[in-house]
Amino acid sequence: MNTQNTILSTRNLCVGYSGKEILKGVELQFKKGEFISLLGPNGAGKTTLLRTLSKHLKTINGKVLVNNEDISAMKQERLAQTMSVVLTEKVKPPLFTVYDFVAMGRYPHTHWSGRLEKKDDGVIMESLTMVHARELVFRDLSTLSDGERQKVLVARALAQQPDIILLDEPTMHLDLKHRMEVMSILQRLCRDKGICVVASLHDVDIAAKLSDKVALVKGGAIQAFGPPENVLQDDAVTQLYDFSNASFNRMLGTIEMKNSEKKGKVFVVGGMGSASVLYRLLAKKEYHIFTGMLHKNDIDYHVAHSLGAHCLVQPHIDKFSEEICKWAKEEMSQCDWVIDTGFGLEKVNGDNICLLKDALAMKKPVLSLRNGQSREHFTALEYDEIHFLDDECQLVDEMETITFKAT
Ligand SMILES: Nc1ncnc2c1ncn2[C@@H]1O[C@H](COP(=O)(O)OP(=O)(O)OP(=O)(O)O)[C@@H](O)[C@H]1O
Repeated sequence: MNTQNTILSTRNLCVGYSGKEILKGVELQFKKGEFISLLGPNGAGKTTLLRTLSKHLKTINGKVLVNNEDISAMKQERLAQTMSVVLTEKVKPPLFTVYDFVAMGRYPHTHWSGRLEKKDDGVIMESLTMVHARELVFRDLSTLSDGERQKVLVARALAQQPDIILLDEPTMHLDLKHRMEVMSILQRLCRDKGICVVASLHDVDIAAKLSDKVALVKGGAIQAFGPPENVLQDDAVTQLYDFSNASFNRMLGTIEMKNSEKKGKVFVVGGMGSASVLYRLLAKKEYHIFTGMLHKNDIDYHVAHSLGAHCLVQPHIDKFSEEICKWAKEEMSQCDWVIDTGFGLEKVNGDNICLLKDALAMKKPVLSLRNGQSREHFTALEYDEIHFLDDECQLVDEMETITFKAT
């Protein structure tokens, strides 16, 4: 095991309350400058682990080591010189200015009398600057918004000048803008200051994009630990959260929602990313989606597959095989609607144009998002048979209107 640069680690750690185990056999190693996310469902033990790593909670068994030193033998003040902690509780200290609150982070470094010196003032202001909150310095803490308060909490942690920051759900209560801002501030601290940041998070997609490593916490143990590129496989995430109506797609880095398929069967002829928005809309509106013919490296395939659509897919970028063309025609014949996404007319897609022509020959209702010159691929007769629409929303509205009129 390579322990170089390891700043925080655990050995056969068992954590819990009053002797009751919540997680056991925890073996983790965090290095300087790493961003680590703890992921897992509610109640899995992420907070309990963070509280144990920060010595707020006694271990049931095993060890927590900071710079190879067992923290059980360390005084809290000495530990605070290396590690700071930001917990979830909404702090409402009475009549504190932001400055006074951030200044509390200096306590492990100040004179025994608690008196602040000029250099402490410098660190406090630098900490506020690092989290883009310098202008809040004279504000009363109780008047801040959730996003502003979260940044000030991180500033207090920074004022401790730690090598490690532990955070429990740092993005809780934050809107998307502040969530991204706080996360990028934390990432900067790792990159620029070499701080090791360990945070419990609920946003898998953000964790996948920002973290150097993720730990999956579930079922009383760490299920996996390593770079998100290795650990966050489609099935691992789907199982971690016991998704029944959603699935994680590693390639897209997103979670796709699967819906019930109460409405009619739709065959989408797409490709090269032209169908992805439409698939999501059709799934949201509870249509039963069939799609093809796609190549396996097409983003449309990944979105459709994650949504649980039935995909006719070919592994190689090649002309589609006769067999797949035959299956596509058969499946299309079972569908109530056929949609042309307006996919590119490159040679490789020639078979998909043929498929649309087959749909017209079968007298299927064909709706198309194709515009401009590419419509010329249809004969005047075919052209008259197609409902051309400007965008995905209009197209699905049109389907709902036709269905309504028919019933
Ligand atoms: N003070 C406590 N005493 C006893 N049990 C506790 C205490 N705090 C939490 N627990 C229990 O420990 C388990 C793990 O809780 P923990 O808060 O660590 O989970 P978590 O992964 O952080 O969850 P969440 O994502 O919901 O915040 C839960 O079953 C919880 O009920």
